[in-house]
Amino acid sequence: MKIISIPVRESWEELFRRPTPEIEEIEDQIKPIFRAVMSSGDEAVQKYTSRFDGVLVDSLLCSPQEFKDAEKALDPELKKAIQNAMGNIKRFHSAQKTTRVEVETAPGVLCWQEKRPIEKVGLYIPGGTAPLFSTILMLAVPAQIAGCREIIMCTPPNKEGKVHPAILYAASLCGVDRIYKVGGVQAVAAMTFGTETIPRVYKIFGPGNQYVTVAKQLATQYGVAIDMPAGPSEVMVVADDSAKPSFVAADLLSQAEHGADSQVVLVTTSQTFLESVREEINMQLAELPRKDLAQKALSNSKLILAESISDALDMINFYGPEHLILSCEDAEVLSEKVINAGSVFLGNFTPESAGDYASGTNHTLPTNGYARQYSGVNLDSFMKSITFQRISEKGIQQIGPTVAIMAEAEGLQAHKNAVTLRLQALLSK
Ligand SMILES: NC(=O)c1ccc[n+]([C@@H]2O[C@H](COP(=O)([O-])OP(=O)(O)OC[C@H]3O[C@@H](n4cnc5c(N)ncnc54)[C@H](O)[C@@H]3O)[C@@H](O)[C@H]2O)c1
Ligand SMILES: N[C@H](CO)Cc1c[nH]c[nH+]1
Ligand SMILES: [Zn+2]
Repeated sequence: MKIISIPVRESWEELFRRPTPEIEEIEDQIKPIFRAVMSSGDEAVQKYTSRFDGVLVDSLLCSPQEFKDAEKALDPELKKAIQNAMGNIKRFHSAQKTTRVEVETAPGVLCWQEKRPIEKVGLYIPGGTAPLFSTILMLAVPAQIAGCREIIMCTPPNKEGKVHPAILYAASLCGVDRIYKVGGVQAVAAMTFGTETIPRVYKIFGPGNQYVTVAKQLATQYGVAIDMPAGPSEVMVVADDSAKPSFVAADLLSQAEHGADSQVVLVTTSQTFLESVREEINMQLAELPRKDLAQKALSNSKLILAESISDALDMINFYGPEHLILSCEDAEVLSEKVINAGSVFLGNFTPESAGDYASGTNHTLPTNGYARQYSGVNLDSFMKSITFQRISEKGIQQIGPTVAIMAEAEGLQAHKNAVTLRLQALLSK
């Protein structure tokens, strides 16, 4: 991990560059997959599954028997943990329901807004390097609360052409029974165009590696909406001497172990603390089963000594981390000034892992600086707002002249007529 001491602002652009390749580079690799799935459907899906996942599956759709087997195979303790996590996620996302907004903007002019679920949604569950069954809870729970009518799921098959039992169990717990054994770009393309087996959806959700993330962005060119670019995981920790080096090192490693293209950053105002975290990282890293992946991620990562906490805050808002941990005095005060971050964790006993699994917040979050303009997944991600209005006779007399004058000024006579004809009708009553 590189140590950077008091970096000057002119160097921040370079300092906080993510390790992801240029989007055009990946697009060139994935466009042929999109074209093939668009024209050859399931056949292309199978071909790319064989190429990238090294397996041919008998049936793309998981069978009821596979769900039953998973239910039997899964450790009861894990089942209980999944249920507990689901309860908290349900509680937090149910509380996000908003009531209808209704305003009489002028006498007789009533406007209101109501939400409706997106009817068909596709959930992507990553499975390349680990079967992320926790992501099912993060996506299927709010989709169910929102009332989405058709919820399908895609996830890469393992080397035996199977889906991990915890994925099947979590899905059935959330009421999702259509899981397709397909991952990566081919899964995103299949949900974009539809194939003989996999239905086309209106919006695709879920995190994934850089191929999945760019594929989702490409899907938007074909009329499909996406939640946001949720690519390789990141965490920024801002800590002072009140933090515990071993906790901070574990938090940094927790996101580094996701994959070689993850990025983790520590910003601290204390040189001694920085050194202690570095030592802890080396100690804890040696014990990790995924140390190779974590080590690669650490080579993209930084330990930064900041001149002041105010500089650290500027770094947060410049970088826009997916996850931000504030392990410092006055974390609450600092958090109020955070503008760009996906999800914020305050205090020494709030590990980011808690949000990944079970505290209740959503772990599907914007990466690569997209926290500047996107929110993480929440209940609203599965809904659309529709506005309504009813204008009374009194109301049209109130706003009619305003509309007529503006329409005339835009040179749109028919717009003006739609109002003036009604005003005349009222006058001749
Ligand atoms: N931002 C978030 O909210 C969030 C949440 C969870 C996980 N993540 C991230 O999700 C990612 C999961 O990645 P993963 O790889 O384990 O699983 P994945 O399911 O995203 O990707 C695996 C698929 O990638 C495809 N693939 C592999 N090499 C390819 C190539 N050269 N060309 C085209 N396609 C290729 C394969 O089809 C494979 O099925 C990690 O980077 C993790 O950090 C992000
Ligand atoms: N940290 C990931 C989001 O970037 C989510 C996750 C799933 N499992 C463990 N972690
Ligand atoms: Zn994680």
